[in-house]
Amino acid sequence: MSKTCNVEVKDSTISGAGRGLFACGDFQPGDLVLAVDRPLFAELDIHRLQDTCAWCFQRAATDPIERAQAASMGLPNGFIEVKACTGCRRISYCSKSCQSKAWKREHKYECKALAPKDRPDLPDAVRSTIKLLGRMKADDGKYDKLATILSFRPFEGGKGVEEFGHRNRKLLEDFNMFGFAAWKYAGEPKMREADSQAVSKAFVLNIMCNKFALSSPLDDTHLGIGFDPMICSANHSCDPNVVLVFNQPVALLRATRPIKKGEEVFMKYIDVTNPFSVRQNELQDTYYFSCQCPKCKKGSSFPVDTFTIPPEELSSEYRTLADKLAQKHEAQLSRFFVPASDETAQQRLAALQAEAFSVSGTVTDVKNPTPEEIKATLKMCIKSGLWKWTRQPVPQLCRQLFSLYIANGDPYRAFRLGCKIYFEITPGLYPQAFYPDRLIDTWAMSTVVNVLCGPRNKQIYDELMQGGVDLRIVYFGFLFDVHDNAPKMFGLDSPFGRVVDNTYKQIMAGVNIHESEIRDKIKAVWPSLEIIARSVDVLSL
Ligand SMILES: C[S@@+](CC[C@H](N)C(=O)[O-])C[C@H]1O[C@@H](n2cnc3c(N)ncnc32)[C@H](O)[C@@H]1O
Repeated sequence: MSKTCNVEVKDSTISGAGRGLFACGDFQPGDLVLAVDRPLFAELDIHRLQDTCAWCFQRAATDPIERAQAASMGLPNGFIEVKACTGCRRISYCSKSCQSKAWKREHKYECKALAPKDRPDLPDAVRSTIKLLGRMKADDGKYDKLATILSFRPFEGGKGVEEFGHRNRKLLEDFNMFGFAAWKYAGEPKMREADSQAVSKAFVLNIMCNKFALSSPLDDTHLGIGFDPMICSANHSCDPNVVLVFNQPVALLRATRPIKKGEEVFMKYIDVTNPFSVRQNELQDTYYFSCQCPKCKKGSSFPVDTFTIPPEELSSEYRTLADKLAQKHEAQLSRFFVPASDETAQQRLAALQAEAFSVSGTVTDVKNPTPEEIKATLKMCIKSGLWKWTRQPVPQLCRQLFSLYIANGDPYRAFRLGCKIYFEITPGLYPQAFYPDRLIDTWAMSTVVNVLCGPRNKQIYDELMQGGVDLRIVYFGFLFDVHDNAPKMFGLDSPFGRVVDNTYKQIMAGVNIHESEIRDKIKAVWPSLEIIARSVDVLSL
């Protein structure tokens, strides 16, 4: 049993899940449950190698338009420059200081392996394993902190490999191949106390099964994967009580609900706003286990699973469509199973869900859908009468559409859709105003409104003003919302918090009325904004 002041590791309350993380004290929502200065390892996605510092994980906008936009808004990615290591030309850093820290700790073990020009970019699990082997060899192959990776499931000190292979033969062969490649690239290191090739294979297996996702809150970008023995001791629950925050490079677990001393601490490995069958399949596909959390034990009887009307009431138009889609998604139907009164109804629901989730990206049929494709899918969900706005994948589709409007330079559409998301969708999914997804969306809304306050959008600004909505006050509303709530999640000393705090300070330095007066004005304008949100017709935006 290992112990730090706030949490301890012992047998999980989920039968068959091995160890878990437990609270050693009471926590309130927003409390820090666990913090690590940097995960044991953190590895960038192949797509992020050229634009993100591999040590501090700050991303630089490399596209000139994105860079100019970011700089004009004072965002760090408009100013950060990353340069590739002159040795391998693959891994980038934003400063000499980051580069030298990375070199000492890990890059010296991979630089040569990555350097050959004709070598393709290596996958994240292979790169991290090369470095882990190097770090371990430097430590004379001792089973120290790095080797704790091997105590995790499914490897579990070697006990679990056979069982894993039994369930996933082909997958284990693939992981072993990656492990072998990493061992070769690492120069077949000799270790006094360990068979380094076997260790390499075990590292890959446990990295693939236990990694957590790293993302940047400022631009809502997926950065890569990480592993840390304390954080990864937390099991998954579809009704979690903490959330993982990556403050580049600090990693935190924050309570999202009250947690009592002795209670098990559960994080989420995947999006838990999805229905039961989607969650189960995603965990199986990406983490290779079947979720046994208390919520999943109760099956598909939660609001995230329910539809607005019973499937028997589906109109003939949507029955015909569902029957057509059942053919298109035949191979995927079982992933979208929802209980219904009869088999035909069940199949139709599964087919409509398969179509909707394929566009939202859960099934990768449609890559980078256009606004028109997203709207057509939203129309199917809403007009069929089955979905409400808070039932997935409708929220996810709305978020995708919102990002596309921003990327396509259409701030007015983004504003109206963003209002709907802010008032009608996200609070239903995440009740806490400080929840990361809400802060990220609200921050995006503040930047959208800031753009709308500019001279190029004067007509829109004037029209809204005539309707009683002063966009400058709305801007303060979103900015204050993020600034008030960021300390409970990211903290104002995080990369995200610093940008929010600097923006807040700069803006407040330029106004000559008292903050309380601005807050009164926000209170007065907010109901009108909510009316706008409730009248937005997303389908005809
Ligand atoms: C990051 S580790 C968590 C620590 C792990 N329990 C251990 O003892 O090594 C993830 C593994 O824990 C188990 N696990 C986590 N959450 C689970 C859940 N909700 N249901 C069943 N098993 C779970 C699975 O074996 C999974 O591969």
